[in-house]
Amino acid sequence: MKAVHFGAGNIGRGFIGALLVDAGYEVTFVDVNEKIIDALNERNEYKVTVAGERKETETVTNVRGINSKTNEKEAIDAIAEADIVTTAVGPTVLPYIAKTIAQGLKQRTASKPVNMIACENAIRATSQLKKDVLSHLSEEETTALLKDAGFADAAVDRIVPNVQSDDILHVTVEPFFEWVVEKPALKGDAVQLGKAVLVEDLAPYIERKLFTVNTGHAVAAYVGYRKGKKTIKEALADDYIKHRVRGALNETKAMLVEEYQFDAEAHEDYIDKILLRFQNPHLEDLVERVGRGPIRKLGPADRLVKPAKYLAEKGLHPESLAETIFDALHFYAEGDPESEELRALVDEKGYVDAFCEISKLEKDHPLVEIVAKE
Ligand SMILES: NC(=O)c1ccc[n+]([C@@H]2O[C@H](COP(=O)([O-])OP(=O)(O)OC[C@H]3O[C@@H](n4cnc5c(N)ncnc54)[C@H](O)[C@@H]3O)[C@@H](O)[C@H]2O)c1
Ligand SMILES: O=P(O)(O)OC[C@@H](O)[C@@H](O)[C@H](O)[C@H](O)CO
Repeated sequence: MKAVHFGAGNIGRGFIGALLVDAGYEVTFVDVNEKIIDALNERNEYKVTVAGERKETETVTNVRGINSKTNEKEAIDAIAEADIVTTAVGPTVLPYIAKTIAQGLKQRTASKPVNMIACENAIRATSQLKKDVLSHLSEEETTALLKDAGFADAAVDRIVPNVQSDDILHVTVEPFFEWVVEKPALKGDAVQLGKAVLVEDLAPYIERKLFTVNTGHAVAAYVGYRKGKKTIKEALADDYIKHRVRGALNETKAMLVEEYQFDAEAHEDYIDKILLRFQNPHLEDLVERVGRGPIRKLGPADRLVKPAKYLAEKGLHPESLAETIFDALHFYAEGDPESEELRALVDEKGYVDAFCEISKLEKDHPLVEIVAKE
């Protein structure tokens, strides 16, 4: 079986690529990072260290790479032969890889199923990718393709930090992992997804993950940044920041329990486990990594604004989320284009108008009023 995975970064190598190899695929990574692709092709394997009580290092074999910047044709050919195409490039990059995927799918000759799964931290990222891919195809091409091409939404959870290592391919991951894939959208009876969990409806899973793991992470990163913390672990060691994370997660819990009828006690356990994961003593996860992309993270459907907006529209006061939104408006990470953009926007318009522009909320929206008080 052949898999093509876009994005040979942290989660690509540390989770999805490794899981697909384990499930029996030959994995071709497509990336624009020349050094990573060259290293993959020199060695056809890489190491993943699982940072738990005991550090264990596994070797992932049966991998190769294609540089789509210099060799798009090879990427298109690989997609034409693939059984599965996955991505972990960041949600904002999906529109840029869609044309390559569309060309590869168009070039398919074998009548076997192919499935696309975007493994990004966003609500229904694969559906977004599907729209982007189909925008490059005619109506007839779309009809023909959708007969045996599935686009399944997914939620992906594993903390994979940036780790300094002499080996460019080596990744360090936390022991926990969860890949949840929406089954009805998959094409073919025997899609091999190894340790993935297949569900009928992804909505509760992706929202629970994004609005707990990623909301909690964002609070730790944005408050941590303002308090001069370097890592997430360091941020959580500060009682005030821990209290802020809990406060925000109590707010998102209110939304999740109401929307999806989650059992409140079970959700508390879920939160507790996540807080332990954030405090993993064996991981150095930088506040800069977790906070990067503040404009995406302040977007209308993302981890802070969506739950805060939901609660504010019900006449509630999501103070913890609103405080974090204000903290996020201060975030800056060297080399992160969205940090530069945010800084320029805040300088030009001030905090409130910058927030309205990013979150797409009107100035008289109740959430904007709560944030403005900050
Ligand atoms: N790291 C984590 O803990 C984690 C966990 C769950 C989900 N995610 C999600 O996975 C996605 C990737 O995150 P990451 O941490 O692996 O980031 P990363 O920066 O480590 O990796 C992204 C990779 O995508 C590549 N890329 C960028 N543009 C590309 C293009 N046009 N074509 C091909 N490749 C391109 C980059 O070169 C990089 O290697 C994000 O959506 C993130 O939210 C990350
Ligand atoms: O990947 P982002 O930028 O959307 O969010 C940063 C972190 O919260 C994220 O990467 C987590 O580590 C991950 O989602 C855990 O599953």
